[in-house]
Amino acid sequence: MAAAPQQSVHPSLPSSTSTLRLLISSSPRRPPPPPPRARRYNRLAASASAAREMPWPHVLTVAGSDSGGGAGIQADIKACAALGAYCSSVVTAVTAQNTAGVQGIHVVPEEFIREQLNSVLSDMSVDVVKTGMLPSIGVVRVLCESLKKFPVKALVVDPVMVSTSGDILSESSTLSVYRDELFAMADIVTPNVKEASRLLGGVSLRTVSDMRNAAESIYKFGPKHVLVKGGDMLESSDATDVFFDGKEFIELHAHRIKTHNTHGTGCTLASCIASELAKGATMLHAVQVAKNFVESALHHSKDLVIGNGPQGPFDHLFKLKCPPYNVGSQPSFKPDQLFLYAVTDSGMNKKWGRSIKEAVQAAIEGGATIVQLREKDSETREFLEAAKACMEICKSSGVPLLINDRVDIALACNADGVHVGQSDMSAHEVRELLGPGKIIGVSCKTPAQAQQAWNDGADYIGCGGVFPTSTKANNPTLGFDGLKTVCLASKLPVVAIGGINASNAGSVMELGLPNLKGVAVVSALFDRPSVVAETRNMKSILTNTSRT
Ligand SMILES: Nc1ncnc2c1ncn2[C@@H]1O[C@H](COP(=O)(O)OP(=O)(O)O)[C@@H](O)[C@H]1O
Ligand SMILES: Cc1ncc(COP(=O)(O)O)c(N)n1
Ligand SMILES: [Mg+2]
Repeated sequence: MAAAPQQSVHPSLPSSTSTLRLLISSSPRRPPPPPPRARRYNRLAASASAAREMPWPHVLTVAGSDSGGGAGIQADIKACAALGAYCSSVVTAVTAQNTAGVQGIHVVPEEFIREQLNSVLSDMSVDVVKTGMLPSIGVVRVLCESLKKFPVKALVVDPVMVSTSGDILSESSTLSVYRDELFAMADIVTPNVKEASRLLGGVSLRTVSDMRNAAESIYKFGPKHVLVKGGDMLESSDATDVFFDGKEFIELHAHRIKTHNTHGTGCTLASCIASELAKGATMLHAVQVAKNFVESALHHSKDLVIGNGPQGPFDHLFKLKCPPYNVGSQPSFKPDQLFLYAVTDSGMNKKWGRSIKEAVQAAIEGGATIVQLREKDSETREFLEAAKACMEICKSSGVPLLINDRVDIALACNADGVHVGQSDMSAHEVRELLGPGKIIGVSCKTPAQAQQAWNDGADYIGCGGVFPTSTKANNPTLGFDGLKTVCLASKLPVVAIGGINASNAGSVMELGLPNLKGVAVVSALFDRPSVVAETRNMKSILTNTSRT
């Protein structure tokens, strides 16, 4: 356990700050002329800005330094940089810290924290202030005063109190000023479960329902939003956070990444929220982007090793290492998107003289909620071009686009996911390649296959053929009984497939299986003269069945 925070100055620094000021003020006032290269860049920049103003979202972090580089100011700067925001910093404390824990803390004198705040806020246009380690009551008060003097668009308060390693980062006396003064100014407060418990006088938080109650109680201290983070609920297989805006509770789920590299997740999450708010996002969207970012960063860093302690840092700039297509930032998969799943077929498109793009366009116009390109005999280059064109259509209408089997095509066109069969690459391997932000579906005929799909990290399963079908050779028909058996055994949402058309789709949905979210259709949409009309008809059948 680290010593209680102490205020001190390193002995090698000049004994009084006035000596240091003297040193600074005796240096030449006039800046040296810029070197020729810099001048050239300035000219270019000046002519560019005349044509187009480039806003740079600006986050000011008021937090402690982590010598190990994983949390605190260092995490904040990296997180903001990764999301394209500028990050200025007011250092409240310097910690001697590594992957084993916190070995020492020097608190920066309050007056000097005030001076740093003044320097930044009086000169630069800060959009959002994000707070981390505020070691004492005095520091919290200095911050509140500066914020009243220099108001900003939003305030994100991460009430850092104890590090994950168990070291005290803020005196317990700060609890009262947090609650009574800072929270009322905050747009969002982001305690982890331990911090939420301390803020509420030690209540125990074990379940998501406890987290909801805690969010509601903390909301009463005055922030506009509360996010209670569940990263430390280690027994849960999901990393679930609870968001509360005063009216509604929203549970945010992520896969719990199996890794020791979680040092700095809280600092990073709050800085990502601040960056998105600085860009103009709504609070819920900012929180969703931030959560996806942490999940992706942990996924990409799960096997990295740095230091010998139990809690390593992770790579905020993982995107620099992976090709742009490997990075998922879209909100995660929603099972209801399986409702009307259109699966294209190259043979049928040829027969009716349509391009893949025209077929997809028509299915979306008719109301398809997700599209899969199943092009078994297209040339790779031609298929990729078509897939890119389809991606544009799907993106603009908010409909996810999946690619059947071809992970390479999905990566190259940044598709939303991949659907694999039992003889294709395993969902586990596909997940390794695509990362956590993408959708993965697996065709399953048996409970064992459905279980394997869950183990492999798939998002949904396709189950069939429910009826006899001509689009797949040697495909045994499962019938309603087979579909029921698989649905009941599956932990994942299911879409039914195989011979489904306008006359039998209703009966499939009427089975009333809770995780059967929709039907996947090939011939009944695409082996017809009008794809739009058939899709529209199918949509109204499904909508009417699910209403009854
Ligand atoms: N192993 C993990 N896998 C996925 N997300 C995680 C994991 N650990 C933490 N998170 C997420 O990181 C964010 C920070 O949460 P948490 O670690 O609880 O905060 P703190 O770092 O303040 O203790 C939350 O969104 C949480 O759900
Ligand atoms: C300077 C500083 N600020 C914040 C944290 C909390 O980070 P975490 O809870 O992820 O260990 C930390 N360890 N050090
Ligand atoms: Mg953490």
